[in-house]
Amino acid sequence: MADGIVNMNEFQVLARQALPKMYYEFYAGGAEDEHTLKKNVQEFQRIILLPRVLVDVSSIALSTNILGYTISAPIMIAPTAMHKLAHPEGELATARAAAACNTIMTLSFSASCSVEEVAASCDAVRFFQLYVYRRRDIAVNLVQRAEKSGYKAIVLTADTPRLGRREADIKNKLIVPQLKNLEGLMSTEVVSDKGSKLEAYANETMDPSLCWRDIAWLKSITNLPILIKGILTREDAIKAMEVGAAGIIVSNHGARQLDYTPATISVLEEVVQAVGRRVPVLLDGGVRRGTDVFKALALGAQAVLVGRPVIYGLAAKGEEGVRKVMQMLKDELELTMALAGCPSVKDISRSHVRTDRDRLQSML
Ligand SMILES: Cc1cc2nc3c(=O)[nH]c(=O)nc-3n(C[C@H](O)[C@H](O)[C@H](O)COP(=O)(O)O)c2cc1C
Ligand SMILES: CCCCCCC(=O)C(=O)O
Repeated sequence: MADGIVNMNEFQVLARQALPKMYYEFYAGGAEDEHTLKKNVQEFQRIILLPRVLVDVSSIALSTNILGYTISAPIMIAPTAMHKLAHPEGELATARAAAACNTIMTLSFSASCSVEEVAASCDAVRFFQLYVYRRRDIAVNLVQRAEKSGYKAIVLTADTPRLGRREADIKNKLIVPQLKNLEGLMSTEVVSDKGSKLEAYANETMDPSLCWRDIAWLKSITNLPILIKGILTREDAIKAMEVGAAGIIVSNHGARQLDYTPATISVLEEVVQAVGRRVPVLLDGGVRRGTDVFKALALGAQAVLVGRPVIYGLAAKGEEGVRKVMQMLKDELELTMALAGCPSVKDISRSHVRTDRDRLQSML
């Protein structure tokens, strides 16, 4: 690569150099001991690939279809808050990169650009991620604005009745700029000078009573399909289908909420089996390599989403950095598929990977 960057991890180093400590640690950090943060990456590394040889791989097809939208590869952009802390162009740069890469961008509720600004800036397929506040009128307002602005799905984040305890943010007294989507609806200014202002703000506003029954309410205010993000168990996957979710995102919020939850890749198969192909299952958390994408697909995910890699690309080089991060993951996936004997994403199967559970079962 022209600028000498050869993998995603090198973007993290550049991001660290580019950003003030408070912002870098907000983006990179996880909850409490950061046990799950490490596990999200390490559990991918424990999965072994089982390639097939003498397969015609002269042409590799990466494209796939998510909820009826064809994208160039099964790698989407996860919702992450406040991109203007990483780069002055914020989510507008990210959205342009998503369009250039022909992938789906999920815009965060807590973005630093509004749903309308992002919609006007590019023609990428966009999903809108929703937090539900005690003030339900805010959800109604945002969902309706997203629908009107051409977003194609609502991603309801279900793992945040309160904010996880992120100790770096507490020490740094993390600030909260005015969240653009809430301008004119609610001030996001926090007066307290103790600890993380984001934590204080989130805990004042999030509705901790949100529960499965409320999905009926959410469906009553939108015609868009609803994906539920933050599922980690078979039980919750079944409940999500019972309430009519159009898709499930296996996620532990990038290990920023409850520490000691499982690495997402380690529970993916359980969720996929419970869902039984009725709705798409997506995964995020710790995806840093094309081989990780391949492993997630082999265990039944229809696509993955990436959070921090996009922010690191954005912080390092703006729109170009996000494009490069996405392109590197695609190139790595393409090479992995060629070397594993899979000419298309449909050819990636369970028999192309060996997990710890497989090893244990083979010993019984
Ligand atoms: C800095 C940061 C901000 C995030 N903001 C949001 C958010 O606003 N809404 C949300 O649902 N998830 C949010 N997430 C979680 C991501 O959507 C995603 O689950 C996670 O980043 C995936 O893990 P990865 O960063 O290892 O790829 C955030 C994650 C990070 C790192
Ligand atoms: C709506 C205020 C809370 C934003 C939390 C952003 C987030 O999900 C994360 O930092 O993680």
